[in-house]
Amino acid sequence: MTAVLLPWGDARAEAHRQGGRLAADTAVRDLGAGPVRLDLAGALGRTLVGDLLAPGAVPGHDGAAMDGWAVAGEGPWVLGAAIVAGAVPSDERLTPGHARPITTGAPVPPGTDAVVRSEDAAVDHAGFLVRHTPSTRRHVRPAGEEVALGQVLFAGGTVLTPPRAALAAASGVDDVLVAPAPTARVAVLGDEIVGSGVPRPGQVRDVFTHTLPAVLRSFGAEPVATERVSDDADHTARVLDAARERLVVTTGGTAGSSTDHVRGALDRIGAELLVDRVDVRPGRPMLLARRGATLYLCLPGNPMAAMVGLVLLGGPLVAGLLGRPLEPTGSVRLAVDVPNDRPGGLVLAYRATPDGAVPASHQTSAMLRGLADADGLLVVGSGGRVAGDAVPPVRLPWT
Ligand SMILES: Nc1nc2c(c(=O)[nH]1)N[C@H]1C(S)=C(S)[C@@H](COP(=O)(O)OP(=O)(O)OC[C@H]3O[C@@H](n4cnc5c(N)ncnc54)[C@H](O)[C@@H]3O)O[C@H]1N2
Ligand code: MOO
Repeated sequence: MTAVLLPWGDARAEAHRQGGRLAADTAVRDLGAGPVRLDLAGALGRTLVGDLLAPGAVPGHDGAAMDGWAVAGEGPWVLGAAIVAGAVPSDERLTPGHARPITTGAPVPPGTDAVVRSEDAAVDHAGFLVRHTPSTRRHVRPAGEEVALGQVLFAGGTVLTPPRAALAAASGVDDVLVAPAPTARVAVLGDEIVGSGVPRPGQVRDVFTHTLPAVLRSFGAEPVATERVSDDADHTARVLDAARERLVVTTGGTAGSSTDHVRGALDRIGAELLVDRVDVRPGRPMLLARRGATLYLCLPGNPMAAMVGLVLLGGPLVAGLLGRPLEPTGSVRLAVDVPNDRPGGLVLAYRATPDGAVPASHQTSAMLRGLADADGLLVVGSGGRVAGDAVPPVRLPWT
């Protein structure tokens, strides 16, 4: 069923849901687009499929947290042989009144009450270890303190960031199962669009071909092709029909003029319209459709409107395709009054200041300057909001 003029929050959730639905479809898995196993380095930035369990405890042994001496009982202590990091843990018990030099990370012998730091004790002239600075700390890291054997390290849907990959390695993980990067195609529509140089009057320089694939990549998709499409109904339908990617993003041609062919083309190829416009400005005419194993996100041609649409729906859609959760929006405080006397949400690029969010200048649907220096997007509901009000921000993927 087509959802018409969805509120922006619902539209985000719907895009995320549709991404997840497509990824879970067996028809998609049959295309060979199932999960892949990669080593930790290759899996950085990818999304885990299924929970990742700890194959080993972290730390794996009771170890010294400081360089110094493992001691048992009270000093002065009789000194034994040194233990260095990498030593195989020994069963030999440390008995009260005895100490062994030890380095950070090395396994403490059974019977150890504490590790005395090297700066807190010294060996006296008779060869005994004597503490000169009192301390109540044990300086021993117990086995499994951070991670227990078999514990869920990370739930499925988690992005493998460098610290997560580092923790996985600490636990003994070598490779992980990750979601395939959904393939994406970008189709830039419009006869007036030129690909290079300063456009002559009447023409418009293309702002999407060199930017949208990178944004899609930052969401976790794999852009495989970008093409230009003329304002022609047949050409538009042919391009949409031939696409075999998980996601097709189009720009332009979403409105109702004689040169706007996206709706007609979606209809002609038998795509199901899922979202028919979103109740925000800019970006209102955007569409979401599906045919088979392909989702179509059709963005308006106006530069800021398209970027807003890509951030609002494209990010959640790709997150859904990857099995990631929908990113929460949070809240940001307005530093100034922001009127909105029209129905629907007003999306604004803003600068973060110590006093709160301030809408950027130069931001109409057709402009880019406001967005170019923005710290994020925020949405002001119909009726407007006043300084001090909290409004939902949406993160920009490139900040
Ligand atoms: N009668 C109405 N007209 C319009 C409505 C409406 O409701 N009724 N909606 C307006 C809104 S809102 C938007 S947004 C635009 C959406 O238009 P389209 O998606 O059909 O986009 P185009 O007409 O193809 O282009 C609009 C504008 O953007 C420029 N453009 C397009 N592609 C690029 C590109 N690759 N690089 C740079 N600039 C691009 C294009 O030249 C136009 O100036 O419709 C309103 N009209
Ligand atoms: O949706 Mo349009 O972007 O308001 O100009």
